[in-house]
Order: sequence, then structure tokens, then C-alpha cells
Amino acid sequence: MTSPRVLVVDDEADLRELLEITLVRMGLDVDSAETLREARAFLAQNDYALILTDMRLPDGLGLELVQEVGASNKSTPIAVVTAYGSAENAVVALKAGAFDYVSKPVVLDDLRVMVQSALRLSAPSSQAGSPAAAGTASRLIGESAVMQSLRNQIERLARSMAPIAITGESGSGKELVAREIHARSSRAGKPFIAVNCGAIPEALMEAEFFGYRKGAFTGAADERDGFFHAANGGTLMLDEVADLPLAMQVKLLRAIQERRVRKIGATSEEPVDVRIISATHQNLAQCVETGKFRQDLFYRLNVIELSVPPLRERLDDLGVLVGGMLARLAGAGQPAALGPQVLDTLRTYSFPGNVRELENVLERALAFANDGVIEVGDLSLKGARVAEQAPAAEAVAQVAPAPPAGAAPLARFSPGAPAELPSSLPDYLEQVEREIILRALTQTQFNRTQAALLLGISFRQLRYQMQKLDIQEPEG
Ligand SMILES: Nc1ncnc2c1ncn2[C@@H]1O[C@H](COP(=O)(O)OP(=O)(O)OP(=O)(O)O)[C@@H](O)[C@H]1O
Repeated sequence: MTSPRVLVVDDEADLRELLEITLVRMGLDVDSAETLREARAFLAQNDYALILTDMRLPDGLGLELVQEVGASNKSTPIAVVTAYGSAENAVVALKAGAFDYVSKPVVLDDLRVMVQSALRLSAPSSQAGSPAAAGTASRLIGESAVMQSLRNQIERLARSMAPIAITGESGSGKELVAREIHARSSRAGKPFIAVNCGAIPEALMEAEFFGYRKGAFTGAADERDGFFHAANGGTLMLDEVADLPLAMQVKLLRAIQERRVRKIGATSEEPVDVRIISATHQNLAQCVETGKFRQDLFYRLNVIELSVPPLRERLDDLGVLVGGMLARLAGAGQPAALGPQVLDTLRTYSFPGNVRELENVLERALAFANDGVIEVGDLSLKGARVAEQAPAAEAVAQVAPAPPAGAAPLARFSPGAPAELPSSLPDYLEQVEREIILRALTQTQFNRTQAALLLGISFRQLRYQMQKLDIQEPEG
């Protein structure tokens, strides 16, 4: 069996030699070129498992090679060697389609990690990026033109290390897309860790992200790994990244740039190999303008932007989405059927909570459905009623201060009195839900993490319900 072949393009003899020796020791065959012209000649003759090019070459920029390889029908991963401290070059190269980069002075451990990762992509047995992988385990449903294009982008982005910033409304599928990118990448065998940046109390953030040594602070009884360690070799998703406090943004930027983290209480840093995917439903560029988000971190995270369209812009997908969800909800049993007009009715709805709301609507409809057939009457869509609800600030004002424990503000309807049946069960349930959530929020001074704990639901669920019911934090 022949060894994988790597092309090194560098005009600095010392560095070229160092790269060659390291790669040969890894059992690889190496060709070396000093100029773009020589590199092109090699590329015309051979297929490579990886190309490693310096940025500055006597007859042009390594970036040209990145673009040429990207435009060719070969999918050879190409990595660039960037000058010390030129984070901008690395970002430009990644944007142009480079698989990854190493900075000068080259740290050999980092180089080896990067090469291994590239080789996994090129290995013939690799499932990553192959049509076989595309056919299996995908939970991302949708055949509309926007979803097809999203899938193509996912496929392409899975083959690089470039940080990706996913934008999209809440519930539109950002996390699912991030998982899909991971599952199709050479990192698929390693962990995917999703972190909700808005759910971690500020005082614990550093410990959660970077870990700590035993005895680093009171209560640190044992050494603990942080998210970066947990995601080592895999993908770290920073969800709701706009919620990161500024002090943490600085530390995160450092960790991402250096690819090293230092546990609290440790004297040295440890290398971590983590691909970063960030997501937010806020406008990050706007957060930069208002000073809430650091420009340098934005630049670092936003190398590739991926936008997940809201469900109302891809209503063509409703049929397959509903089909897929009903099949999942049915498990091994027979999926529920849809009565006439159900799909048409769903199509008239704007789904402010996107696919997550569709899931909830179907789950609820299924509970009401007779004989496994969902009828229009089983759907409880908000429609115009959402706009008629009292503004959230007023709603909050109504419940503050919190009612005394045990008080039952839900006196309009009592199950023991059949004459007082609510005129609309969905409205009534919504009202109950709103009041209980507001009570928990008031009790915790609007700390959503604690309120979610009190209610025995996840932070995400609480956030979603708050959005659905238009419950906002009071100003000031
Ligand atoms: N295209 C899709 N096909 C199937 N299920 C989907 C799709 N998009 C989203 N979902 C489902 O909808 C729910 C919400 O998706 P997800 O958590 O990825 O959204 P999100 O944009 O990350 O939400 P948030 O902004 O609240 O974090 C999940 O249960 C997910 O599996």
C-alpha cells in the first residue's frame, strides 16, 4: 500500500526541511516546491492527500493556490502556514477555502494534529463527506431550494476547520445544522459539545470553559476539565454566543487564537484541537456596534457565515417535516395521519417559533387527536391572537411583586366546577403556563437558569416558552 502524499510549498529552506522531516516521520511521502509555479507543476501530475503552503512565495501568494485548488474538481485539503501574529491572514485563508492553518513558528505537535485531521478527510475509508455519510443519520429534513443549498454548504464546510457562525431565528435548526457539520467532518468520531453561553452564571464561566486544578479555589475538590477539553478533537458549539460577558470574550479569543487553554490554578497551558461553531439569534454585527461584543472575537468567529432560514420561508418543506416528525413521535408504531386541510392550515401560519414550534404543535395535536388522525381542530395555532396579547412589560408588572407562596392566581377556572369550563382550552393552558413561568421568574429575579431549575425544565425550553408567550425581562 502506498503512503499518502503531501505537497509542501515553501521557499524558506529551513522551514521546508522541518516540515518535510516531520511529515516523513509520520510515514508520509513528501514532494516539495519553492514557488507557485513548481507547485502547479506537481499538482498537474499527482493527487495529494494534503497541500501545505506558505502564504508568501517568490512568485505570488499561497492564497492563489488555495483558490485554485478550491476551484478545481479535486477536494484536496490545503492548509496555509501564516506568519507569527497575523491572525488576519489565517482568517483570509480560511474564508478562501483553506482547510486549516498553522502559525509560525510552527509547533510540531500542532502540525501533526492538523495533518492527521486532513488525512482522515482524504482516507478512502473515511465516511466523512462521503455520499454514504450523507445518506445516514441525517435528522435535517427539507427538500426546498434553501434547504438543498444549506445541505451543500454543510457538506463543503464539513471539510474545513474554519470557524462558522450560524445565524437564524430561535428554533430554526441552528444546533441541528452544527451537529450535521460535525457528523460529516473528519471529527465525527470525537465529541460534539454544545454550550449555551447564556445559561452559565458569569462567576463560573472560566471554570466551565477551561476547567480547574484541584484546590484552585474553595470547593475545587478535584481537578476538572472544561468544555474545551471535553470537545478535544471534536467540535465546540457556542450557542447564544452574544450572551458572553465581555471579560469572557477576551479569554475565549485567546484560547481560540492560541489553540491552548490554561485551567484555573494551572501554571501551564495545554493544547486543544477544537473546531468552533457559534450560533446566535441576535445580530452579532449590531452587538459589535453597540459595544456588547468584541470586534476581534466577532472577526474570529464569523469566518464563514451560515444562515438558517425561518420555517415560514420554506413552507414547501412542511409536508416532509410533518411526515418525519410524526414518524419520530410514533416510534415503532403507526404514525398519525393528517385530516384534510391540516397541511393547508399549517401553511397559513407564520411559525414564529420555527421548527421547534411545529414539533410542539404536532405533539399537542397528537394528544388531542382521535383514532390517530390529526384534524384542523386539534391544532392550536396562535395566529392573530399573539398580536392581541398584552405587551410583556405590562404582563410582568401585573405579577410583581410575586404572589405569596400557595396563592392560586388561576381562580378563573376550577376543575371542580363544571359550569366554569374554559371557553378555549389552549388559551386557558397558555394562561396557566404564562402565570407559572412569570412566578418562577419573579421569584428568581429573572434568572432564567434558576427559574428553569425550579420548573424542572431545561434552559432552552424555558427560553422557548418565554419567546412563545412573549414574556420579556422588565427594563432596567
Ligand atoms: N430541518 C429540520 N429537520 C428536522 N428537525 C428540525 C429541523 N430544524 C430544526 N429541527 C428540530 O427543531 C428543534 C429546534 O432545533 P434547534 O435546537 O437546532 O434550533 P436552534 O435554532 O438551535 O434553536 P435556539 O435558537 O432556540 O437554540 C429541534 O428539535 C430540531 O431537531
